Amino acid sequence: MLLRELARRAGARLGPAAIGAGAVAIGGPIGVAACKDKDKEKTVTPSFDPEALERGAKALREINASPHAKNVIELARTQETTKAAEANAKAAEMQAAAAQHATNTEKVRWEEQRKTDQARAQQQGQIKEYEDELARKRYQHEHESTRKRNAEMVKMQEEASHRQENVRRATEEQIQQSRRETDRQKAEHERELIRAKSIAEAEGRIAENRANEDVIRRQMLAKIEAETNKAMTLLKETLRAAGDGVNALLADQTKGAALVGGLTALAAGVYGAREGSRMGFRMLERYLGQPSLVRETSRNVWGFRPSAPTAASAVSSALSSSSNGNGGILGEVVLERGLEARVRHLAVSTANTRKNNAPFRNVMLYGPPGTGKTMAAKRLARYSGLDYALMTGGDVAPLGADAVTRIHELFDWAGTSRRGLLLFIDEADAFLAKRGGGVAAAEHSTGVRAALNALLYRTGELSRDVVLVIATNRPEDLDAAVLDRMDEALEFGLPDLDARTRLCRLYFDKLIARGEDAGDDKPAQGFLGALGIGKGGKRGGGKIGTPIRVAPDVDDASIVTAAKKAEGFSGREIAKMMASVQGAVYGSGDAVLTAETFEAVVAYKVKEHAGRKAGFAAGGPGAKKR
Ligand SMILES: Nc1ncnc2c1ncn2[C@@H]1O[C@H](COP(=O)(O)OP(=O)(O)OP(=O)(O)O)[C@@H](O)[C@H]1O
Repeated sequence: MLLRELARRAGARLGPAAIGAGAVAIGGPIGVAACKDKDKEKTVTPSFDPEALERGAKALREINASPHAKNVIELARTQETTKAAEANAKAAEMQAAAAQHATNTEKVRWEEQRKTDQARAQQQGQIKEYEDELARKRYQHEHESTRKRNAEMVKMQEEASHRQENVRRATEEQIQQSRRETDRQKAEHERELIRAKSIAEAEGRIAENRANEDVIRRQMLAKIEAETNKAMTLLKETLRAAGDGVNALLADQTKGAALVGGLTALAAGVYGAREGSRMGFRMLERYLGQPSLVRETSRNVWGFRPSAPTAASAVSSALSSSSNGNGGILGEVVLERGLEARVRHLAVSTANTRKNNAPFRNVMLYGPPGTGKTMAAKRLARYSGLDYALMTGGDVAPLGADAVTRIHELFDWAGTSRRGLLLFIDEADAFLAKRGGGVAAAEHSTGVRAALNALLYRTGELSRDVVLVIATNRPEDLDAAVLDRMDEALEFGLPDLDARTRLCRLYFDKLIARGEDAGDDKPAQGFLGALGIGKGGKRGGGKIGTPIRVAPDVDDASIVTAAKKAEGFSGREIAKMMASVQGAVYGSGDAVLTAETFEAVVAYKVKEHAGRKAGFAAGGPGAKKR
């Protein structure tokens, strides 16, 4: 082994040839094997070269023969040891480097790991965020779909319930309709029965009244004639007796007594004749004359009625008339279009009812004061060819216990009208108010209650003689039985802008352009009233006065502006506003209407109206009309 090591080192100094030779020399086959190992791939030539071995052996011999062989070996060993120490130091160095390298590698790996972890954490965070986002979107989507589904469900449910409701309504409507139809047929049947009964009764009553009327009239006239004849006979007798008496007196003083007797008989005859005729007229008038409750009527004792149109002409004029002209059903009554049509229709149907001799329908007109209820009722009577009579509910209470008699007297009188009579009761609530408990009942005197009962009794059945038209500002106060007797109810509200404009134009033309007397809206009394002749002496309107000159700056636009400002005014207030304009013009002396005067009066009236309204609102005096 040692030899081999020496050979290797000697070889390194002596060259490969010497080592080879030494190796061959020492090891023989071992050297061959070593050569074989080194050049595994090389093919060992089968030819053996002994020269190298010889040289090796020679070199060994020289070494052995050298006195420094030992030193050489020692040196070699020292070198070997140094090299081993160096190798160890190198190995330690290498190990330290390797440890450093391992540390660095570990550091890098850790850093890499940290970065990787960070990146992974970031990635996971992003993934989480993304997942959150997705989850949120999914949730929103689900929520939206749920909401939509719910909404659809609700819609479907609603539609289903609507369908059910419609079906229910339709069924209900059908039931109601069939019920109404049954009720209508029943009512129709009952009405037919009542109508037949009342027609028979009414005919009997009318015939009796008319027969009585003629008989009584004849009786009265006969009585008057008899009384007059008696008085004339008495007068003649007395005159004859007086003549005889004078003659006898002249011949015979004792016959003075006969003269005194004759004169006394003459006085008695004259007085008797006068009282007899007075009594006859009084009885005649009591039967045929106007009852005390009637304030205004188109009837008169002698049966004369001014220009009452026939039912047929009333109908044709109603259908052809314009509402604003003086003709037609409504004449000067200006109403809202819808109400106008209803009143016109009512007049036509009343006229037809009269023409066909059918029972009349009773009507209630209600609404604020001064909206044309009385005017409309009169026009209704006039154009349906009926007589009319106007009474006021407020006149009943003062009559006390006499009220019942007066009511019966009124209806008896109304029943004698040949044309049929429209009985208009204004301020109906004053005596037709509720009979039940409460303040109204306490206010009701026994007389008024009895009068109400009498009226209910007289109007309990359908009538072909009397149309009852009542007007009130407070329909809610009327007795239920009175309301039950009303077949139609028309509300006369405050005029709208269109009606106000027409009212302003009407009264402007009437009171300013034509300068008519503003007059008074209270009905004319007595005989003149019965003829429809008012205070001014002109039928149906005021007297023509001094015409007013209208300045060019007062035009239709001024009237329209006034109508706009007059919001909340009644027809009466508008008429009075124009009357005030007229008054202001006459007051100025020159009878010229300027825009300034017109606007000032309108502004004043608007302010006055607002003040009055504020007073009503505050519950001040006059808060209620009645
Ligand atoms: N609709 C109207 N068309 C024309 N003039 C009217 C109208 N309403 C009221 N007037 C005027 O007002 C006056 C009063 O009208 P009317 O007597 O008809 O009213 P009303 O409703 O019966 O009032 P009240 O309830 O106070 O008795 C009439 O004379 C007329 O000058």
